[in-house]
Amino acid sequence: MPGANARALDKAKGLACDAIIIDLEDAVAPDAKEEARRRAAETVASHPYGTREVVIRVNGMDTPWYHDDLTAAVAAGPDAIAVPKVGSADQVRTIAADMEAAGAPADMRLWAMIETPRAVLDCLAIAEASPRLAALVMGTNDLTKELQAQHVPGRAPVTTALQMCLLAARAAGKVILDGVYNDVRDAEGFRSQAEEAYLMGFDGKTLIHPSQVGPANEVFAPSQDEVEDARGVLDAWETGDGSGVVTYQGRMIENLHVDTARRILALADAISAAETPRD
Ligand SMILES: CC(C)(COP(=O)(O)OP(=O)(O)OC[C@H]1O[C@@H](n2cnc3c(N)ncnc32)[C@H](O)[C@@H]1OP(=O)(O)O)[C@@H](O)C(=O)NCCC(=O)NCCSC(=O)C[C@H](O)C(=O)O
Ligand SMILES: [Mg+2]
Repeated sequence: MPGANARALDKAKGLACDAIIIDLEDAVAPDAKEEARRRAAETVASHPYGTREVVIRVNGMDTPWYHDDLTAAVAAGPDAIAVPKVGSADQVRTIAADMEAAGAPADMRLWAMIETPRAVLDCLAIAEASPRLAALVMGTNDLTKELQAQHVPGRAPVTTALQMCLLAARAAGKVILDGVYNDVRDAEGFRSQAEEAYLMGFDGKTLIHPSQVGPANEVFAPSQDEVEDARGVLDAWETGDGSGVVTYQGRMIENLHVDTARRILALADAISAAETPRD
């Protein structure tokens, strides 16, 4: 949400999202930058979002606001700082050093937005550049603009880029979040794009409006059927003959399927833990 939007900052206290990203970049007009920075820092420092992860998106490294944003953001103590338009591994190392110099504790993470052709092509190096870097976030609006492409259902113009970044994130063991869906009144289009991202393997989707939170949770959380299937797979494996392969409901189950079942059950457990009242 825009750092300058007091109503949205307040409303976010009641949203069932996993993370809150307070934006100082493109959602804030140049003459509101300083006010947004002050408001974001004050809000974060007062810890109003309970167990949700709190992230401040600063302005890009090539802007006059970057250093003051980063200093104020680090001092406010969010879980992570998101930096837009990260273009190279060297830039990631510079940002990590800037965070260090601003006094960031070791567990304050860095989220890098991937939203230029150069960043997509260098995504693995970016993902591996610093232990502070925890997540990649696709900036599909900027990427579409830079490619001189169009926003179309199914996102064919950016699918290669999305998949390259997913490969990089998985190879580097980092979280990766899909970009935003701009039409906040198009519930069907949103759901379809969220499902597409889920099927590709994204860990989640960045959102711009409260109406997108519920549908995103439904798409990315394991369904009851998936949870029951995962339990069945695990049970078949544990009661099997230890030969390395069993069948469950006619399907071949090997070690790798058991890993997937465990991941689904861990995710379901984490979601039910998060659903027990958030403050
Ligand atoms: C897109 C919006 C400008 C729409 O705003 P609006 O028309 O005011 O929405 P509603 O009237 O439907 O709002 C209903 C209520 O919900 C609150 N609200 C709206 N948005 C948010 C939000 N993001 N977080 C929390 N609460 C929100 C309103 O205050 C209303 O509350 P109430 O008064 O109680 O009724 C607007 O949604 C918006 O500004 N969204 C966020 C924009 C933003 O943050 N952009 C930056 C991220 S996008 C990005 O990163 C792109 C990337 O860089 C790329 O390249 O792709
Ligand atoms: Mg962008």
